Amino acid sequence: MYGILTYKQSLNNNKDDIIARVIEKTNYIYTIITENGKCFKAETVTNLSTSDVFVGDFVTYTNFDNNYIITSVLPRTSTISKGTSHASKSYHVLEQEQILAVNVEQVFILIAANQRFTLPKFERYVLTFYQQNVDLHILISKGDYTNLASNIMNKIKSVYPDFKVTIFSNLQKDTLTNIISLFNKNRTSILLGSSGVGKSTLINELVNFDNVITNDVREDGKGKHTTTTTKMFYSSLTESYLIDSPGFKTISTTNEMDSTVLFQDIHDLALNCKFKDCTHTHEPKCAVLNAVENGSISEEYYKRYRENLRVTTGLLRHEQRKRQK
Ligand SMILES: Nc1nc2c(ncn2[C@@H]2O[C@H](COP(=O)(O)OP(=O)(O)OP(=O)(O)O)[C@@H](O)[C@H]2O)c(=O)[nH]1
Ligand SMILES: [Zn+2]
Repeated sequence: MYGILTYKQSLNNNKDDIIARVIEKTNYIYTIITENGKCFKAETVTNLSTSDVFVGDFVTYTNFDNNYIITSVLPRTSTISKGTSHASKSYHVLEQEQILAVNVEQVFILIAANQRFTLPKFERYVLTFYQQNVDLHILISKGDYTNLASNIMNKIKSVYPDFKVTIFSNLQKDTLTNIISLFNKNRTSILLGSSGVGKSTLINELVNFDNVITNDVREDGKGKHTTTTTKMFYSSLTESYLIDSPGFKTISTTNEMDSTVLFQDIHDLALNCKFKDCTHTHEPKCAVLNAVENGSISEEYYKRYRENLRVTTGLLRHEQRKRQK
């Protein structure tokens, strides 16, 4: 049930704990599912802060007078997060890391065929969510825009031929079979992407029961459904657990990123830089700058590398602020 058994087996001790999994979080109330598949609303014990428990967490709990209380959070295998900006009183933009979900084995980044696609934005997504122990897939959604979808596919493949990229459309049911086969059985995955790329619609297709996201709930009064909470579902089609998440407008991270996933050429070259901590921006005998100069890597590629590192580390905002002063 919801990976609880597998998780329990991976623990060395504590085998007798009563473990549940958090499948939804709304402010201070959690929905937990127990080993035998029962769902309960739960709160946390007072010494556990709400910023300590997330969707996907395995937790211990007690039942007291029919009130369910989460007593502790068990070790996580992965944490999926992104940066979020808060304007503080002094109008400084504070960059904080916001955890979207935990104990996730597969990440699916959705890019809609009919939205403007740029490689730098794509790279920012990948840099934000790539981690070594998580299986990353790119899904080009709204594949019914056939030409637009294959243009995006070509752009990605021209620079990153090894990336796992799949086109699908929620309107073309036959394309969904390709999607279903990507999910690993009994594993947990999260769907990520900008608002409106079709995450909830896809989950509705994969989770064949009636109580999923009902799209006629019009939360914003504009006739458009928007996911506002992160929520986990079981799909009997994929035989796995799927997490729907609110779409985002911007994307950044304050985490240390592993940029080797994208800019392998630059990392290879960097081995030959004179200085070990070379930033490849101004240093003498920089192998990367040399390669740009003699044309063995393109200026555009190098620019994207620099731009991405700046954006993802919040450096860009810092520079913008400095310029505004
Ligand atoms: N053309 C086309 N439209 C789609 C497809 N999938 C979803 N849509 C439409 O796109 C809109 C947004 O879909 P959602 O599934 O709500 O998108 P979302 O990614 O969950 O959006 P947020 O909840 O805001 O994050 C809806 O009007 C859907 O009907 C598709 O494959 N093709
Ligand atoms: Zn260098």
